[in-house]
Amino acid sequence: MIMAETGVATSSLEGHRIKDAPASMYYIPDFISAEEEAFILSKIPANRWISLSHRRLQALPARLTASNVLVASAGLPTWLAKPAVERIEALGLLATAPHGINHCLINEYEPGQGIMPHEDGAAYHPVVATVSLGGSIVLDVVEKTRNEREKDERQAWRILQEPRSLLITTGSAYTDTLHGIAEVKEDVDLDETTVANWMLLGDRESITASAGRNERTTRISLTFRDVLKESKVGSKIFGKTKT
Ligand SMILES: O=C(O)CCC(=O)C(=O)O
Ligand SMILES: [Fe+2]
Repeated sequence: MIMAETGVATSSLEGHRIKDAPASMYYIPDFISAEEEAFILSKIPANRWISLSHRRLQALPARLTASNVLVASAGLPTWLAKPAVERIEALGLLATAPHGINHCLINEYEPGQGIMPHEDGAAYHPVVATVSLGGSIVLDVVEKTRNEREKDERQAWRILQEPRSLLITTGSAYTDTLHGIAEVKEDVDLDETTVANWMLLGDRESITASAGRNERTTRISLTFRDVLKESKVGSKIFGKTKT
C-alpha cells in the first residue's frame, strides 16, 4: 500500500470521492501543510506573471505552443516536485499517464476575479490535479450541452476548494463537463445541500459560522497535468553539452 506523507493511502482514495459530482472527482482537504503552503508561495517567481484582464497566471516549466506542445529543457522545479507532485503521483491516479505530471499552471485570483466556464481539452492526459493556496473559492462544474434547448436542464455542481486542498478531476468529469469560477467577492449559500463536497471539507464549521458565506481573499491555484505532446530540447544552444 502506498502511503503519502499526509496519510492518504491509495486504497482510501475512494473515501475522498465526491459522490454528488460526475464520475470522477476527488477532494482531499489538508493535502499539504501550512508550512508547505507557505514554502510554495515563497517560491513562485515574482517576475513570470502574465496578466490577463481578469486574473494573472504563469506556467512551469513553460507555456504551451499554439499547437499545445510543451517545449522545455528542464522539468518542473523541485519546489513543485516535492512535496506536491510526488504526493499526487503516489495516489496512483496518473499511473497510465504517458509522462506523469510534466506541467503546472499557476493562476492567481483576487476577490472578484474568476475564470469563464471551459474545458481543459485534448492537450492533456485526462487527469487534472489542483492544489489550492491562500483563500477558499467555489468551482462551478456544469454538464456540457449538445444544443441550446438543453441549456436550462443541465446539471451543475459547486465544489468548495479550501486552501491546502487537492481536487482531482478525471473520467467523464473531465470530458463531459465545463468548469469555471464566478467573478464575485463572496461565495454565498454554502451548505450541505449546495456544496457537492460538503462532507469532505476540512472546515465546515467556519462556513456554517459565517452563515454559509465565503469572503474571497487572494487564491493561487496550482493545476498539475500531463501535457501529451512534449518536446525536450537539449541545452546545447546555451553552450552546454547536455544531450
Ligand atoms: O484555478 C482553478 O482551480 C481552475 C483553473 C483552471 O481551470 C485551468 O487552469 O484550466
Ligand atoms: Fe481548467
